[in-house]
Amino acid sequence: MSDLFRVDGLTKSFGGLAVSRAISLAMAPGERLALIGPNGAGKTTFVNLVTGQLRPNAGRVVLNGEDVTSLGAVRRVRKGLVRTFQVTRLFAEMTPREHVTLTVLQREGKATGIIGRFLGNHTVAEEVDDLLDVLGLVEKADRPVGEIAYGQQRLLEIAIALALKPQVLLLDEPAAGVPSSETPRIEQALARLPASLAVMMIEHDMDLVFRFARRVVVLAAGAIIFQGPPAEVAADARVREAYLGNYANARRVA
Ligand SMILES: Nc1ncnc2c1ncn2[C@@H]1O[C@H](COP(=O)(O)OP(=O)(O)OP(=O)(O)O)[C@@H](O)[C@H]1O
Repeated sequence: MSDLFRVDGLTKSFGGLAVSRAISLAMAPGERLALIGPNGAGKTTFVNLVTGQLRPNAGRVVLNGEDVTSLGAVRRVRKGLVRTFQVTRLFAEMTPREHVTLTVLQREGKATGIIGRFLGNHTVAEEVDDLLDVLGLVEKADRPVGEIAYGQQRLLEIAIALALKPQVLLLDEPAAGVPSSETPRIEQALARLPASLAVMMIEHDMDLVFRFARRVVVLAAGAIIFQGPPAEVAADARVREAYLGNYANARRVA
């Protein structure tokens, strides 16, 4: 299987603190990968390095065989490397349909000043409907975002990310801050993501991680300490010590 996306020796320090220690990782089209690790392990820093919010001290980011390390975040998005953030960045007064429509128009390079014309544009409207449907947001499509549940706001962020037509999608804690009553909705939506999309999810909810991912990568103190299928990761002594101890014990007792 050829790599869609790869990082080689990605390294970053903040002053004397080494936060990313020569991380190397590859993803194939359609992969479902979870990046886990304790608080401060360097997961968000890794995503920032991959997507161009941060520059590495050393190492490369390669997408479709092209070295994109010197490109800024916006150009990486145009090439298909897209992320969501831990905290939502939505406009409370705007509806989900407006958010997604604006994103599609932006992607297509249409001027927002003539948005009214394009809101009636059949192709754009159909694409927006499809995206809202994949994320289970059809019923709330025309409500102001400030009035919909937080879990649905998180799903809208994923819809916006998908509207950018990613090849690789990085989800930074999609269930963070979401009440447990709403996490099944997130799980259902994640199960409906396009099959060819490579998805990397950072998440602390281990039930969600183990159901979603086919491969789990464990980061501790800026380095990968283990990677493998969920069942093997949960059984690994180093991982239990670094991160999963409480989860594994809780499962044994349950
Ligand atoms: N801009 C920065 N300047 C200095 N230190 C930073 C900066 N960003 C992150 N750090 C430090 O780098 C380390 C890794 O942080 P990071 O946010 O990447 O971890 P994380 O694994 O995503 O943690 P969490 O699960 O809590 O979100 C932490 O010690 C953090 O304090």
